[in-house]
Amino acid sequence: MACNQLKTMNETYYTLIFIKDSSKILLGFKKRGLGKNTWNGYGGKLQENEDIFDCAIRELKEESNLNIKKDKLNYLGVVIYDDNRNMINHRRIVYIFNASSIDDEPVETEEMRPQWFNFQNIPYDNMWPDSKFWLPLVLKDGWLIARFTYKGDYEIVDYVVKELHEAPSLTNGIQDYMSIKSSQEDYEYKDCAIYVENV
Ligand SMILES: Nc1nc2c([nH]c(=O)n2[C@H]2C[C@H](O)[C@@H](COP(=O)(O)OP(=O)(O)OP(=O)(O)O)O2)c(=O)[nH]1
Repeated sequence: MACNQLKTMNETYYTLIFIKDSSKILLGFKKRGLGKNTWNGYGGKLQENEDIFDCAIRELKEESNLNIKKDKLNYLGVVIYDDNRNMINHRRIVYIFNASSIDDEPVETEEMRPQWFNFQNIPYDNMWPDSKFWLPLVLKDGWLIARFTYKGDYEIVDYVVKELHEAPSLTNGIQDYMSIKSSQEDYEYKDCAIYVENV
């Protein structure tokens, strides 16, 4: 399906943050809810009247007890998930961050069990299947825009991942991101970027 043919029925906004240093990344093992029993960064739903930076700070605190200041957050881009299950189109728009310089150690909470992983040892086989396509960009502080269409919980039927030269604008409508094409000059991408449609 071409990306401009997607119909939006229902959109939910999330943040997702990855804490890292030069060789290790912090992941949490999700103990309940969406993505249960898989590793992921820390994050959750944007609340009413909350900006994405405050949401990222709040979710990190709730799920790991780590504190982070706004000026330590690197906004890297957006990953969009379309899910056409049961004929209902649902879109999750996830704002991606990374950050380093964390002084404290994370704690286990009701939602997440923390663990540090070497960059060479990331448990991609036990993460959402899309993670392996774009997490390498997060490890190297790359800016990105990506979109995945899922059929059911685990099957990716269409995706595009692009590395950008700068962070995607937060003020542009999300529809701008939906129309990304390899030929689009606004989002000129680097050689190492991945571009696949209709897989
Ligand atoms: N890597 C990856 N992350 C995803 C996918 N889908 C998806 O929602 N996420 C992220 C976005 C959020 O950070 C997180 C899900 O958030 P959540 O459901 O736990 O949100 P929440 O904490 O507000 O939920 P709750 O309190 O209402 O249970 O997972 C996906 O397909 N791949």
